[in-house]
Formats: sequence, structure tokens, C-alpha cells
Amino acid sequence: MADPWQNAMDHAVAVARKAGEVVCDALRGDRAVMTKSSVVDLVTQTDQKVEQLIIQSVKEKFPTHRFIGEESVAAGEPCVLSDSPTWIIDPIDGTTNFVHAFPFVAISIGFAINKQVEFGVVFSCVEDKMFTARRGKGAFCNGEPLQVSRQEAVEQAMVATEFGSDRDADVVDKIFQSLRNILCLPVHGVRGAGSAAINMCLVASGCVEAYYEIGIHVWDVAAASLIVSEAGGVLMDVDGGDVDLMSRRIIAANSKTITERLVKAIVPFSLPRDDATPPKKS
Ligand SMILES: O=P(O)(O)O[C@H]1[C@H](O)[C@@H](O)[C@H](O)[C@H](O)[C@@H]1O
Ligand SMILES: [Mg+2]
Ligand SMILES: [Mg+2]
Repeated sequence: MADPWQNAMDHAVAVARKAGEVVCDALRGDRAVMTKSSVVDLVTQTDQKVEQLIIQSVKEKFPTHRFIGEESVAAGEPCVLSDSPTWIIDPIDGTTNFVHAFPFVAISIGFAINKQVEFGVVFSCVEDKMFTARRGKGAFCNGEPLQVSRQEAVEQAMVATEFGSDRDADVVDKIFQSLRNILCLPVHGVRGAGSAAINMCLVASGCVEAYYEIGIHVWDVAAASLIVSEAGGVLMDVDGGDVDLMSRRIIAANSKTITERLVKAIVPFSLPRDDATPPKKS
């Protein structure tokens, strides 16, 4: 049977590529920085412009579909995942990298129906890597199939994580405690690309065994969550429970064995859920 969402996925790939051109052009020019929830939570006009470009182009083709976009939510739109077809957009995942021209930035577009991600597209535009996954049909990078690493010994694993944009001393202490516990397992190394979506695509590609972070948002991880699971990976909450894309916490790994070792090492804490904040606009 023909895939009813092939058209939508093709559109997501095309618009992600177009958005990537805008981001790469902007990387060569001036990037005026503004702040959102804190002085280290950055946003630029390019984030806003790219999100509008994606939403407008999807609306023209799929006028009844809904959206959760990082910059729209920052502007007061609701962050609600209903059963309706919903596009979950991060126009630039890795804005801090973008501001510093650190060359790992991605356009992330997930598409969910009945609260389940049906396809995911992550375009790492400086690397020119287009990661895609369709539920039940595998994950790919530039058309080549992806497979997570088969390494099950945590002592021989590479783990990715980020420090996030919360500078509250108690939060930073917990982040460092987790990092210390993981380094002392020991693991081969800890890395961070500066983009949740790219870190998760590194898991899907078999370059790192796991990625975890507390503080991410649904738009950071929706698309890449499917890319990881379609590449054979595992998604879990940092406390070992089921992953919940609105909970701001995730482990994405190659195996249950490594995930469970990390669960024991991570100091979990909770943040307000993405779907808990009432919209500023009616
Ligand atoms: O705000 P953008 O879209 O750049 O996304 C976030 C990253 O993806 C996180 O992993 C990372 O830790 C940061 O929180 C960063 O803000
Ligand atoms: Mg992001
Ligand atoms: Mg972003």
C-alpha cells in the first residue's frame, strides 16, 4: 500500500534543505543575538525567519495540520501535541553553535499523528548530512541506511551529553555529578556536538553509544527520536521509565544494557513539562 505520508515527508526533506541554505548563508554573515529564558538561552533572527519559512511552506500544502515550533512557543503559541497531524519544528538546533560559527547546527522536523512520530528529518546543514526516518521503514543518512553501534560494554562506550542553558548552581551541580559518575564507570569518552538532534543522529550512526540530557524540549528530540529507534536504538527516560517527549529528559542509546547502566549513573531532576506552560496568546 502506498505510504499516505510520503508526500509530507518529501516536503519536509525539501523544506529542511531550503532552510539549511538560509542557515549556512547566515553563518557567513552577521548574527545578532537575542536572549530568551536566560542570558545563555540564545535566539537570532535566523531562528525566527527559518521557522516562519518552514511553517508557511507546510501550511500552503497541508492547511489543516498543526505546529509546535520552538520560536512560536517562545512567542506565546501553545505547545500541545494532540492526535491531529502535527509538525514539530526546531528551526536551528544548536543556536549557540550557530552564534559562534561552531559548525554543528541542524534543522529538525518531526511529524506526529495520534501523538506518535511518523517521520523525522534532521538536516545537519554544514556537514550536508540529511538524516531521515519513516516509522517502520528504517533510518538513513543521505540515503544510506543507519545502524546503531553493537557495543554493549559501557566501559568501551562513547557517551554524548550537553550542559544545556540552565546556570542555576544546583542544576549545574547535578549535571556535574552525573558526568562524574559516568566518566568513572569508566567510559571511553564524553562528547557533545552542541545540538541534541545531531547528538542523537550520532547515536543512530553508531559513532557514540548513547546520548542523554535533562533540559531538552520536544522540538529538539522529536525527529531524532524516530531516527534513533529506526536505526535499532533505545529511548528511555533518565529514571529508567518510558520516554516522554514532553518531559524534557531523554536517554537515546544503542542498547538496553548501556541505557540501564546510564540510568544508574545519572542524577535525575525534573523541570516544568513542555505541555505545562499555558500559552501567552489565546
Ligand atoms: O536551543 P537550541 O534549539 O539550540 O537547542 C538546544 C540543544 O539542542 C541542546 O542539546 C542544548 O543543550 C541547548 O539547550 C540548546 O539550547
Ligand atoms: Mg534545539
Ligand atoms: Mg532551536
